[in-house]
Amino acid sequence: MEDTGRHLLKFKGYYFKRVGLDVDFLENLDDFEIRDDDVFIITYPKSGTIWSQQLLSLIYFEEHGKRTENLETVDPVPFLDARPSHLFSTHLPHYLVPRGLKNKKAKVIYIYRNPKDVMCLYFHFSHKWAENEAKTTIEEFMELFLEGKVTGSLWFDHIKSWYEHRSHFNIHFMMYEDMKKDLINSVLKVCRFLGKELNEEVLDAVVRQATFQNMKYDPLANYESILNSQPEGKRKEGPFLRKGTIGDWKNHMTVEQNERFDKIFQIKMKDFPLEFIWDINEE
Ligand SMILES: Nc1ncnc2c1ncn2[C@@H]1O[C@H](COP(=O)(O)OS(=O)(=O)O)[C@@H](OP(=O)(O)O)[C@H]1O
Repeated sequence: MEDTGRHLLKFKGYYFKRVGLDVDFLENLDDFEIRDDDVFIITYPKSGTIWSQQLLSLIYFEEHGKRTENLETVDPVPFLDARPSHLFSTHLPHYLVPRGLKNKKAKVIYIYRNPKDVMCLYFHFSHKWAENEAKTTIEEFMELFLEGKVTGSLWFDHIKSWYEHRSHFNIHFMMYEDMKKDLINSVLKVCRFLGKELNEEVLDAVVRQATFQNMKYDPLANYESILNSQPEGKRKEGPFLRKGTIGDWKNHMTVEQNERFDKIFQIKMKDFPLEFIWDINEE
């Protein structure tokens, strides 16, 4: 384990947020018991984690009559210690997840989002939430992001390695921008993957409760209890759900930053088959 001396801790090549990190738990993660009906949401941070948690909670809520509570838990390995639930959520790279997840019975839903938006909202988040994070400029933060020196490590490695190892898992890839464009269709695909059938009324209710506007005012979905535990200064910086839009990077990145990002993206993601949506107006 490498101590970076900042707010990050590198464990087996992956950067974790130092605060609250349970290293013993991580050491034993490989042996974490996986059950056939477990469902894992896997994301790089800021890619639609909370939204997909909300969706899964709602989908299962209809079945079990009880909403899962695990939305309120945070790091070190978000939500992974939430037994007796069978719904989990984590940012782990493929090589750190419990080996039982490769039984191909348990299900993995990998959510991804265009990395410019990820980087920009991560920048906002780093100012708002991560207490030990240095107050960087976006220029500085972009460098950290492109070097993978943030919680979650390198975005490029995360998505590429999950995709490259997809045959080891029972996995469904879903794009944040597709969820934005057509949530009903995205939910239907998830249900098909989970082997669930929702009648029209229930599907309607799930989708309605998972809209940005609804979640913004849902204390559980909007991390309100965590927000309320923050110092007042931080609370003033606004709620966890900020904008939830596609293409907000255009409001933050300069032309030069964008060109530099594109150049690196093209090199790193050469031949990567999944497509990205960068801006809703460009379709
Ligand atoms: N319902 C719904 N619709 C659209 N967008 C939504 C929704 N719920 C969450 N979000 C947006 O997801 C962004 C947070 O990403 P994560 O949940 O992955 O963050 S985290 O990694 O768990 O910290 C964050 O994006 P920004 O608002 O753009 O900052 C959330 O607003």
